[in-house]
Amino acid sequence: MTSSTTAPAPAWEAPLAGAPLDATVEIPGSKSLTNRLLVLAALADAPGTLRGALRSRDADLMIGALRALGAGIAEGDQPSTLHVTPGPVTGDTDIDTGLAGTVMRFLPPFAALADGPVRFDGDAAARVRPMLPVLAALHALGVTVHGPDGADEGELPAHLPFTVEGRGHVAGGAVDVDASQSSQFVSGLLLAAARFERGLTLRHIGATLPSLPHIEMTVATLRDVGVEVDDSRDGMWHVAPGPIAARDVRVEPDLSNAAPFLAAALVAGGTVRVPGWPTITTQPGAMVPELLERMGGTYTLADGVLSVTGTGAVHGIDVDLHAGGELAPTFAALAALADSPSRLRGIAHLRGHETDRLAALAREITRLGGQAEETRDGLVITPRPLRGDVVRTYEDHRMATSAALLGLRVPGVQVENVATTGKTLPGFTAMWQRMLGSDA
Ligand SMILES: O=C(O)C1=C[C@@H](OP(=O)(O)O)[C@@H](O)[C@H](O)C1
Ligand SMILES: C=C(OP(=O)(O)O)C(=O)O
Repeated sequence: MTSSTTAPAPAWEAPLAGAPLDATVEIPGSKSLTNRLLVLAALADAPGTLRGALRSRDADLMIGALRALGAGIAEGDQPSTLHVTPGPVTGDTDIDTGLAGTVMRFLPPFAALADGPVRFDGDAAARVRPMLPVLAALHALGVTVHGPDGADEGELPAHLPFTVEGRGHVAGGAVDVDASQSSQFVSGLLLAAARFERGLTLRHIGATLPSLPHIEMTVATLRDVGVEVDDSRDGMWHVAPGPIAARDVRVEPDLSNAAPFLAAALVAGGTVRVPGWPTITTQPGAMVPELLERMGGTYTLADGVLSVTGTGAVHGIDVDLHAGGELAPTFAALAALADSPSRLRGIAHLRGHETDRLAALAREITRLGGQAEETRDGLVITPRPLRGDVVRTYEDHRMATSAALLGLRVPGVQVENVATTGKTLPGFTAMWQRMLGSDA
């Protein structure tokens, strides 16, 4: 830990939209795909390459962690090209997870394959994110996991920091996991499971399961590298043991990061285009065009370019976002600018995201004069005239991008710590200004 007397950077003044938009926005690679493909490349049986990979805090934390665990990762002719050389999984190392759910949840099962202890820690805000289900699953599979002192035998850590005692091999077998707080518990276990001696049969035992597309993404990326996965029964997955093939693969753009830009077309009017939009994808951002259409926009997909057009009119929506909870901050901002009330449902698990997003969204929309109330599993947002103020972002990249969306229409919105967008989208403010036709 370092102490610093540096003054915080001044809040970023979110630009107002002066005119209808006419912009094409190139969106960098998907965080979720980049970090899965890096993990699988590091476990593969030969060197492989990612092209169009995301370079952001979360991706770079994954790169650093995989290097610490023995993989060679080198940049190619550009930073988004990454050559990955797998190696024996090495322990006696420290992993900085930052605030990245994909790092803190995907790597403990990987670390169980290491030849020594792997110590995990992250940001202060990461130390409250739920971890127990994935650690309990490892424990049930015979892996030793303990808190930082190693003292509390018998009591598994529920949060960072913790240590996974790698023994070089994991027997595997069957395990029950309550993934109602995060799909990442399932994905992390499945990603490493082909390297377990008996593979893995994982059964979800919770009442709800968020982010199913992200689990389907895990299954699809595993099958793409030759791993046999049976997902024919709801809430159950079987990964057969076997080799992981090396690939040369292009990463799709991050459709969830495209969401605030596309939503801007509804708020400001005009058209925003995103090239490289996949026709088939497991990314939950695939639902963005239809949701924007329900809120008053129109869209077309031609030659891989998604175009969203709006008039400035935004209608309220009643939507269950459990499959794509990471989209909620964008839709909450749209809802606050709409001409009728909205209800966002199915997203109780957002309380364990970068921050308690339900509380944060309700608080910040209210700060601007809006009306937003938390429900058991979401938000009810009733549009009111908004006024400018400093919007707090709570280390949450998507709080920052949703505040930018509000600022397109509300004069005087200032975004505290906008640099937090670097978690998945460094350069966000410049991209946003360019979308508005200004380089400032
Ligand atoms: O596996 C992934 O890449 C992700 C899964 C989701 O997590 P939760 O299931 O915890 O919402 C999503 O919100 C997160 O941004 C990325
Ligand atoms: C929930 C998110 O991130 P993480 O991968 O850290 O869980 C997100 O990006 O919206």
